[in-house]
Amino acid sequence: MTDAESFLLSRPAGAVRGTGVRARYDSVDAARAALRDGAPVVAGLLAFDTAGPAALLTPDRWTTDAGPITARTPAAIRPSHVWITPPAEHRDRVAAALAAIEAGRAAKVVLARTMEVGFDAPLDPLSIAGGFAAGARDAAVFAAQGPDDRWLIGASPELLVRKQGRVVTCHPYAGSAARSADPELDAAAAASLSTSDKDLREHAFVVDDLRERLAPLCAELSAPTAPSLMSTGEMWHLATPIRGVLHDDSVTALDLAARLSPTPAVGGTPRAAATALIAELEGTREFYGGTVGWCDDRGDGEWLVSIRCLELAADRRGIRTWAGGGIVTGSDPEAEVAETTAKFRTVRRALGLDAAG
Ligand SMILES: C=C(O[C@@H]1C=C(C(=O)O)C=C[C@H]1O)C(=O)O
Repeated sequence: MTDAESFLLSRPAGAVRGTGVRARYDSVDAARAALRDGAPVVAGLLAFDTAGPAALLTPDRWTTDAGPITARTPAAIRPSHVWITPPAEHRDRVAAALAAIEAGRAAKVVLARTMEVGFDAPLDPLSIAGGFAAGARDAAVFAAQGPDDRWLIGASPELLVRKQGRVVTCHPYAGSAARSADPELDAAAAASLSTSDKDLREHAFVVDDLRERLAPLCAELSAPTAPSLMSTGEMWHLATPIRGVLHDDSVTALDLAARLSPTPAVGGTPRAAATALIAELEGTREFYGGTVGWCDDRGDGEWLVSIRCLELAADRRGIRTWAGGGIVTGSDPEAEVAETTAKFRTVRRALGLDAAG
C-alpha cells in the first residue's frame, strides 16, 4: 500500500482521487470483470484506438469527496528542445483529408498536430496538474498514471459521459474559435462562431453520433436543437448538453465510455473511415483523443474526452501534446493550422512555456 497519487479528476467544486495501485487492467473487459468480482472502482485511460491497450487501475484508496487540486501558477520554464508538426505538414494533411471527404471516404475527420518539449530537470505530475488548474476555470483537471510510469495530465472541458443511477449526461464540444484579449474581438469571435455554417455542421456530426449510440439504451433522450457557446481560457466552442434515462441500470459508466469513445469531436464520421484516415495521415494516437475517467461498483462514474492534455514521459524530462480540429467540406487548411496553435496554448500556459519569453 502506498500513498502516492495514481488518479485525480478535479473541478473547483471538488475532486475524486485515487492513491496507490491495487491492480491494473489493460482492457475494458478486464476492468469490467474486476468490478464484477468486487473491485470498488476502476479509473484511468481508454486509448483513442478502441482496439489499443487501456491503462486502467484500481487504487489502494479511493476518495470521492476530496478538495480540488490547488492551482499553481507555473514558474517560467526554459525547454531544452521543442518540436511542433510544421504548419506546412499540417496544411498538407488537411488538404488530403479534404480530398478524401470530397471523394466520399468520410464526412468529417479530426486531424491533430503534435508538440514535443524536453526539459533539463524532471517535472512532477501533480505540479503540472496544478498548473492546468490555474487556467482551467470549469474544465476538469486530470492526472492519470498510464503504462510504464507515464502520465496523462490535462484540463478537458469536454464531458464524454457521466452516469448516475439511470441518468446519463454528455456535453460534447465541436466547433472552435480562438479567444482574444481584446473584449470586442473576443465577442466578435464568439458571435461569428455561433453562426458559422462550417462549425455548426462539424458540431452536428458529434451530437447525431452520440444520440444514435445512446438511443438503443435509453427510455428518454433529449438535447436542445441548437448548440450553445462555451469557453475555456483560450477557446470558444459550440457545445450541446445531452440527457438520457437508461432502460437498464446495469449498463455502467465504463460500458458507456467504451461505446461512445472516440466521438466525431476527436475522430470523425463515419468512425471507422475517419480513424483509418487519421492513422494514414497523422500516425498512431495512443491516449490523446481517448477518454479519462472512473467507474464505481454501482456503475456510476464520469469520463472526459482526453484533449488539452500532455503525456509526461517516464523519465519526466519530456512531454508530448496534441491539438486537433475537425475537417469538413469548407474547412480552410490555413485556418486549421491557426486553430491548433490556439489550442496548444492551454498546455503552454499550464507548463509556463510562454512565461519564459
Ligand atoms: C480535438 C480537439 O478538440 C476537439 C475538437 C474541436 C473542433 O474541432 O472544433 C472542438 C473541441 C474538441 O472536441 C483538441 O483540443 O485537440
